[in-house]
Formats: sequence, C-alpha cells, structure tokens
Amino acid sequence: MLGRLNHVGVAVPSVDAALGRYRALFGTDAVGAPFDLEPQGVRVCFVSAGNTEIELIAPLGADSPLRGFLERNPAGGQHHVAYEVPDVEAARDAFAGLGVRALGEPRPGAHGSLVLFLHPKDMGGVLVELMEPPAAGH
Ligand SMILES: CC[C@H](C(=O)O)C(=O)SCCNC(=O)CCNC(=O)[C@H](O)C(C)(C)COP(=O)(O)OP(=O)(O)OC[C@H]1O[C@@H](n2cnc3c(N)ncnc32)[C@H](O)[C@@H]1OP(=O)(O)O
Ligand SMILES: [Co+2]
Repeated sequence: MLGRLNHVGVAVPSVDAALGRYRALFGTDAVGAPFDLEPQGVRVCFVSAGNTEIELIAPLGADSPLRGFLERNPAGGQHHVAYEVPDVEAARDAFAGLGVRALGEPRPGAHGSLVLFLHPKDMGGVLVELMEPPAAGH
C-alpha cells in the first residue's frame, strides 16, 4: 500500500532559526530555501539527506496544524513520515477499508503533488502523509 519514503517531517519553532544546525549537520548545499505554504499553515524547508529528505516545518498562522504539537513539544521533534503512493484517493479508500481515518481532503503539498494525512491514532502513533510522486524538478 505504501511506496518509497519521500520525507521525514520535523517540526521546529522556527525554520529560519533551525537552518544553521541543519547546514552543519548535512552541509550547506543540502539545505534548500525556506518558503511559506499558507494553505497548509506551515513554513517549509527541505534538507537533502541522501536517500530521503528532511522536511523542516514551522507553524504559519493561528490555525496551523502544528500548534498543538509544538505546545506539547516546545523544542520541536519528529512530526510525520511521508510515503509515496501512485493515487492518494485510491490509497485513502484502501486505508478506510482497514478502519484508518484520513484527516481532511487531498490537497497540494510542498512538492506541488496531492497529499493526505492519516490519523496517528490509527497508524500506531505515527502521523503518516500519503503523497503522489512529485513532478520532475520538484
Ligand atoms: C502539506 C505540506 C507539507 C508537505 O509535506 O507537503 C506537510 O507535511 S505539512 C505538515 C503539517 N500538516 C499536518 O500535520 C496536517 C495533518 N495534521 C493534523 O490534522 C493535526 O496535526 C492532527 C489531527 C494530526 C493533530 O492535531 P493536534 O495536534 O491538534 O492534536 P490532537 O489533540 O487532535 O491529537 C490527537 C492525538 O494524536 C496525537 N498526535 C498529534 N500529532 C501527532 C503526531 N505528529 N505524531 C503522533 N501523534 C500525534 C496527540 O498526541 C493526541 O494523542 P492523545 O493520546 O489523544 O493525547
Ligand atoms: Co510532509
């Protein structure tokens, strides 16, 4: 049901403040440029980690889905894992058949392709992001 691990989401209080640490950990060239994804309520920066990526995310706006997580974990922490699936809606239906709840509707994510989240309480305590493979160049 799940394909390649695309990224690991790491919540931080401030993406921009975290960049120095990630440049030291992975090298300057591995760290992309931060950008705002307002419809998803997050500021994002991707860090290349060889066979996958780290997605640094910080809250953007009062209704950000990260607010509760950062209240519980003020220093930040590992937030979600994102797996590629060929068709997000088909995957949602397959998971629904297993009793796994989707959170909201499919929406364009940080790579421009459709993403959808599965409830951590139905996934062994892990917030799982389903994402369609990004187009070349994303
Ligand atoms: C889309 C852009 C980008 C991309 O890759 O393209 C992103 O990845 S953006 C990532 C941010 N967006 C989201 O996370 C959207 C989906 N998330 C949500 O809808 C909420 O964050 C939700 C419902 C997972 C959690 O909401 P909230 O923090 O308000 O907490 P709740 O009280 O409703 O939590 C219920 C229950 O779940 C546990 N929980 C919460 N977050 C996580 C987590 N990240 N990992 C594991 N478990 C989590 C929480 O502790 C509660 O447990 P309980 O035992 O009931 O206390
Ligand atoms: Co993500």
